[in-house]
Amino acid sequence: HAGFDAKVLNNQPNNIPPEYVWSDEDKPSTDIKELQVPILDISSFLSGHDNHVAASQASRLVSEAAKLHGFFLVTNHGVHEGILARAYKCMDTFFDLPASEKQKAKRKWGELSGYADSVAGRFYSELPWKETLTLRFSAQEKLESGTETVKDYVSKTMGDGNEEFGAVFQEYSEAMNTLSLNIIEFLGMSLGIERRYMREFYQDNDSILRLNYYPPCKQPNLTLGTGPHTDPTSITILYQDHVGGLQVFVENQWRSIAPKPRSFVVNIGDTFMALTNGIYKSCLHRAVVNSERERRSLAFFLCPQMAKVVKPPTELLEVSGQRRYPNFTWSMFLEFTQKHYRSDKNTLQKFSDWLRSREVIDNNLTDRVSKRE
Ligand SMILES: C=C1C[C@]23C[C@@]1(O)CC[C@H]2[C@]1(C)CCC[C@@](C)(C(=O)O)[C@H]1[C@@H]3C(=O)O
Ligand SMILES: O=C(O)CCC(=O)C(=O)O
Ligand SMILES: [Fe+2]
Repeated sequence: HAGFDAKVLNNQPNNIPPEYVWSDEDKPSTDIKELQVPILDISSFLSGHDNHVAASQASRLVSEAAKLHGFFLVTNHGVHEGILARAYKCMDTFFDLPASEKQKAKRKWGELSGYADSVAGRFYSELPWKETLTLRFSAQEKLESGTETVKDYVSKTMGDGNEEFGAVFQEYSEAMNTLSLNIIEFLGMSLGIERRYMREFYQDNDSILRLNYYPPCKQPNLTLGTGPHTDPTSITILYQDHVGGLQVFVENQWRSIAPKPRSFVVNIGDTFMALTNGIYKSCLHRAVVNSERERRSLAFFLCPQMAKVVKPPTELLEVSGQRRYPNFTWSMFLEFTQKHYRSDKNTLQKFSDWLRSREVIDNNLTDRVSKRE
């Protein structure tokens, strides 16, 4: 296929291709209100300098938001502006490359890493108006052997002349790793569990950095940059540029989250919702596009080690009642999103059903085998 080239599509005389047109229910609405989300000044909290009232006030506000829609902002995060500026510069250089160059890093079916245009060959209708580059970051490999998975992947798939690109996104991922472990520690404390529990659960994480590039679209009200979904991952740290476009579905209506320079948007994902037995919510969100300006966002998805079993700690079971989700490993859930199901608003429920159906099949198989013996 010719691949997705928004410049070509925007210059066609008539409408954008039908496969990019979303259902009337999902089309963006023009009258949309902003959602005010709490702002967490994470450094003063972690350094313990501020008094406990401020910390508990921040903790209460964030905890309320996490129980309602799972979105909040983080400021004073310790990520230097320089690395953000270099990341955006490298992102723009990459997405400005000719399609033939970008296709060198093309994502393989069933895998997550690599370049994907919206015609990623996975879906054939309601396509997102975006191009993405996804890079795997392993904190465990960095900790245990100093391996720089982002840098190595870039030099392996994008070849020479991309040293700066690999170095920038290796450094950016490491900054995101540090910040996400600080945030997850804060969330653990706001849930009243032992302070180190969450940091230790995610210390050896196997996470995902995704670069989202949304070209302008001449009919922005017919399509979406990223469709309605909950993130299957644990927590997402998103930097959105000044253009804006992120929307969250709260109390039955779409609300916008306005860009705030030098702050990150953080949201809870499905895996962390399961880990907290549903106390903190993973919520529906999407990204809209516009006809004038390109929009770029950087999303870091914190994920546990592949084989680690996701089940709530006992302290949380006491306060949240019976189990809401079966035990699962992140690798199974990730495989589900990459090979069996397009993440949308029901991913975790569909995954739970799929798991149970597999258990039934496995049990039948073992029964039949044991009967034969
Ligand atoms: C584990 C993941 C799958 C998606 C990337 C992510 O790292 C977290 C968000 C997921 C996604 C963005 C949700 C909307 C649908 C999707 C297909 C997309 O628009 O890219 C999802 C990603 C995926 O590649 O499956
Ligand atoms: O680009 C955005 O604002 C949101 C992207 C997103 O939700 C995602 O990549 O999971
Ligand atoms: Fe998302």
